[in-house]
Amino acid sequence: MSIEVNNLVKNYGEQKAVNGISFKVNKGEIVGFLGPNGAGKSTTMKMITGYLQPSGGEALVCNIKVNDQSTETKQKIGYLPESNALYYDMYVREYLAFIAEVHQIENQKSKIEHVIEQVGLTPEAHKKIAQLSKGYKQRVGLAAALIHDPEVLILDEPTSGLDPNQIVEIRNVIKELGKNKTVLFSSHIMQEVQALCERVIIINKGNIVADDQLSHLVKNIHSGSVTLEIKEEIDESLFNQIQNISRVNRTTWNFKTDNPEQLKKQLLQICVEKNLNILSLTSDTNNLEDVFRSLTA
Ligand SMILES: Nc1ncnc2c1ncn2[C@@H]1O[C@H](COP(=O)(O)OP(=O)(O)OP(=O)(O)O)[C@@H](O)[C@H]1O
Repeated sequence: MSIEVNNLVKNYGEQKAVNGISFKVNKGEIVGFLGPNGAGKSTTMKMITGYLQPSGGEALVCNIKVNDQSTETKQKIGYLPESNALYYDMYVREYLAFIAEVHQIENQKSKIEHVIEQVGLTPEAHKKIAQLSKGYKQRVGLAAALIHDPEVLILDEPTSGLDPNQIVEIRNVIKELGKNKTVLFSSHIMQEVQALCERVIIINKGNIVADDQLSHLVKNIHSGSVTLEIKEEIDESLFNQIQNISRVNRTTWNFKTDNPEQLKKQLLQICVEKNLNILSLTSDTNNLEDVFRSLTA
């Protein structure tokens, strides 16, 4: 198991920022860690990377307990914190050499060139960090997280604050990295998770509210409801083949369904067969944001 979190708790004074959460990430998975602002994403990631001591529970990386043997787990983890703190006065290669030295890496020169290439930093690699755009600063952060060739990458909102082009490019870099590494990345954008991974863990107010394959959540996305308004007052038994019906008023009916379009056809057929006058027949389909909102409201 690449990442294992067991009943992890973090209290800041009276506030429970992380409320006893558990999840696992398998080797080679890219998993999105999703939640609204203040949900506890960064706090959880800091505990997994050993930068913050849990108030309870434990985190394991590559089957090693993080809080007991932080140095050992730090070799296994590449971490891009939310506030990607860089030394702005340093040149890109100078900074990466400094990070490589911290990790006591051998063959530093070739490793630095390799990560520069890996994150698409080559055209800007001759500059001082202060001169780089936000997207390229983020690439420096990614390169620094990668230089010791960790098995696990923990990326805290890696595309936050970037323009749409840079977002797509950084996502592509992450996708590429995910081919050889386990990646846990945080975001508060459902579409971001959809673009990058198959599995999503959603956290809200310190609790996990979903841990599922995206395809299962997407199934819910296509569900929704159909509303039928007819002139005549009829009995519910007319719809006896259909489930999840609620009567809105005397002549209006609402149906929850996995397939609104199919149900509309079925209702149309019933109404035609029974000579009923349809005043309106409308459907609402949930979208990704609805699913996220329903889980985190
Ligand atoms: N050092 C701290 N001291 C006190 N409270 C903190 C501290 N760090 C975080 N918190 C609180 O813990 C809760 C979780 O914060 P955290 O930063 O983990 O959320 P997040 O999901 O990463 O949010 P965002 O998407 O805004 O970055 C928040 O209510 C936050 O105010």
